[in-house]
Amino acid sequence: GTGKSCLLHQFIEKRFKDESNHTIGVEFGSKIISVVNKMVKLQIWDTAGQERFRSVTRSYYRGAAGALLVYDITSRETYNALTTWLSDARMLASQNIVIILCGNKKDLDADREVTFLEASRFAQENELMFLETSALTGENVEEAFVQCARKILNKIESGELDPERMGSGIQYGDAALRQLRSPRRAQPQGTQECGC
Ligand SMILES: Nc1nc2c(ncn2[C@@H]2O[C@H](COP(=O)(O)OP(=O)(O)OP(=O)(O)O)[C@@H](O)[C@H]2O)c(=O)[nH]1
Repeated sequence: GTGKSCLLHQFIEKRFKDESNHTIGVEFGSKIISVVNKMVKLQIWDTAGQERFRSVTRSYYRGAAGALLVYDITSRETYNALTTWLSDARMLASQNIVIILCGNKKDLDADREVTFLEASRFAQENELMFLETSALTGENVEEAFVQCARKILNKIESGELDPERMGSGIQYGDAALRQLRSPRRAQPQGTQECGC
């Protein structure tokens, strides 16, 4: 109930999902965005947060290049559970997985149970990027997904992440993009590479 489905819906549809029920197993969404002059297609798995789906959702970590780890700023319980979710992600996904910590329901500041500072420290200690988001107002929602994609691209460019490795979670839309890792060449203005 931290708002994962609503975040995905806000990112893709640009509006709040009014009636959101608990996710059964896993749902899927995708969107093409432009990141540092490249068109990138994000394929996003929205996993159920309920314990009873744990065994199903755990199988989706493998092969993920990035993840949004979402807690609810009005629920300390969801914040306390982050350690477990994080260790699952680190254990089951690729070592290089990019994780963005999202403190969702930022619009409910009056009911806040977790301070920004506290969560920032947690993020720093665990080498996560951190944002507070609101799937209701849309604040920082696009930023969370774009930051994740940008960090993945950076890792490819620096050689830290090899897209050709099995299970990297990345696929080139165009074979020419295999040169992504070589030093950047000047691009003619107005051209865009496709990373779908
Ligand atoms: N005020 C507020 N409510 C939100 C926000 N995001 C989600 N909600 C509400 O929180 C509840 C749970 O949202 P979901 O998106 O279904 O949560 P989830 O994390 O996908 O839940 P599971 O699938 O069970 O893991 C719903 O009643 C939403 O309307 C937000 O940013 N602000």
